[in-house]
Amino acid sequence: MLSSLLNPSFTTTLPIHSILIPNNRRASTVVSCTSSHLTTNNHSHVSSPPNIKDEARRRPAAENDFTAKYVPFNAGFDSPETYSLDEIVYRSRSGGLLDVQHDMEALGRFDGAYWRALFDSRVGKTTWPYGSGVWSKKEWVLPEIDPDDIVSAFEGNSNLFWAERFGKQFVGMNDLWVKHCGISHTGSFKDLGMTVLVSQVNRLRKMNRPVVGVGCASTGDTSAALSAYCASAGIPSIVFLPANKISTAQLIQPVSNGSLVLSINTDFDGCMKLIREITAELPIYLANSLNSLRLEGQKTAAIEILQQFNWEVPDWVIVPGGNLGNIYAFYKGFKMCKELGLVERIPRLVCAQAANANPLYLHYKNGFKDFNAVKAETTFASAIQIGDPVSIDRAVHALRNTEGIVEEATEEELMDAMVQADSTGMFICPHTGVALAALIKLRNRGVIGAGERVVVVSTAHGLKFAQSKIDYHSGLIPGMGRYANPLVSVKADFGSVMDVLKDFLHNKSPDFNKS
Ligand SMILES: Cc1ncc(COP(=O)(O)O)c(C=O)c1O
Ligand SMILES: N[C@@H](CCOP(=O)(O)O)C(=O)O
Repeated sequence: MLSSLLNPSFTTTLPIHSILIPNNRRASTVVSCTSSHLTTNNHSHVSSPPNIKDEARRRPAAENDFTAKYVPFNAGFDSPETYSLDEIVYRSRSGGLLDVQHDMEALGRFDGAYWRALFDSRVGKTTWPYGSGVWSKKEWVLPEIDPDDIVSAFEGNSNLFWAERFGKQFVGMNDLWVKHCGISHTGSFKDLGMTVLVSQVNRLRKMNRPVVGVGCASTGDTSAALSAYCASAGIPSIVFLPANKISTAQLIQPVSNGSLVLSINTDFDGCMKLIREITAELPIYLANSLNSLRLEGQKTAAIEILQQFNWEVPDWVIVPGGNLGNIYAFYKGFKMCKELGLVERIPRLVCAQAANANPLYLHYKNGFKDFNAVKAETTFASAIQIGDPVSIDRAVHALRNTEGIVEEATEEELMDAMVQADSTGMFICPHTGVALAALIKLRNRGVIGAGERVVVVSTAHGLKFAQSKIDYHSGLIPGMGRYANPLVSVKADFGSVMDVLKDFLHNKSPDFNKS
């Protein structure tokens, strides 16, 4: 194929050992070259094999003219207001959101088959940086960044799990899938966006731009991702957390990764307001999804879903929503695939919210007239306890353009759905419980058909939320526990253990003779 010959990025499919290594690189003194400086490491006559970044440096640079820039959200391709991605800017002149706009004409010079084959060729490799599920789509993410500046944990490429038993048993479906974005480096989908944002910060710092540290407000997952990626690149990070509102497992992540952790006596919305004010004053780069760079990484989960279905399009994708960047990121990923000819249509989107923190749901019910923020109440889905989402306009846009739906779940519904899913072999977080509860409701109302293909996006690892599961199964949550599986305490003697086991076996198989 001529186009693939013209685009040198296909050379990434070459196995590492097949790349010619010039003799002068085999000296005992290893010289590594980065875009900003040369470093010399004297490793007493040990000839280090080239690492994956060295290999990337030796690859001929791709000769393409892919570019991206910031434009006001929803601006056309002829927007007079644009910003380079190397500028530090989060809002448009009118105070609105920004979006990263790609040069679709340049990307469109290659057809859908080309992009499908290119992306497929990079899966399952360790080639820098394409071994990452995000950077395997680099041309669509940050086309101009030097691979040397990328900070990646080879995130993405998460499991798309066929929820066979949950589907059959609880919603009468055969084609239900769970995209496990939470089985990831820091245990949530935030890694997908954070690799992009921290890579760009790395680049800005090498360009001597005024970025001393990176900061975010967080309900626990953004902070974990920010701290890990910053620690990996040696960049200072600062996280604003609402005091006593995030899980222990989430809290210990930025502490361990060396962030400055501020525990603030307010809720997430209060922390968000503060970080916006602080980042306007100090050379601290804002890492929340208000910063549209994050969504460039998160959108790759949508592309990955299509790829995992061999570029067949599911009917529905259900995403739990809080600050509402992710629902837009999914829309953007699907839309780019359609516009560039990888697929012919895009799925319908459902945004699922906890009833205790449901500003988007109320807005949807009101026909998207006059948005009102709410005071978000405590919810077991603590990472989406957000009443004033920064990406409200992005979410509405995504839903309007996909015949989208917003559904909500009460505390009991979301916890029951989580526990039911766990009982079929998953171990999901309460936010994924919100999405599954929404699915159950939409199935019960007949909105989603039994034969349709549905993907539920699982956003965090269940281990981050173990305490809520313990409380549920121990009967410690008033009014809840329909599906609890409590511990059985038993005396340490043969007879007592036998009695318990005989009861258990009899209940499982009434033919089993208890005596
Ligand atoms: C685990 C989890 N699920 C869902 C969400 C919602 O994502 P978004 O804020 O992009 O709507 C968040 C964060 O807000 C989260 O941490
Ligand atoms: N759930 C998020 C809330 C902030 O969302 P963001 O995507 O705007 O960073 C978190 O974990 O902090």
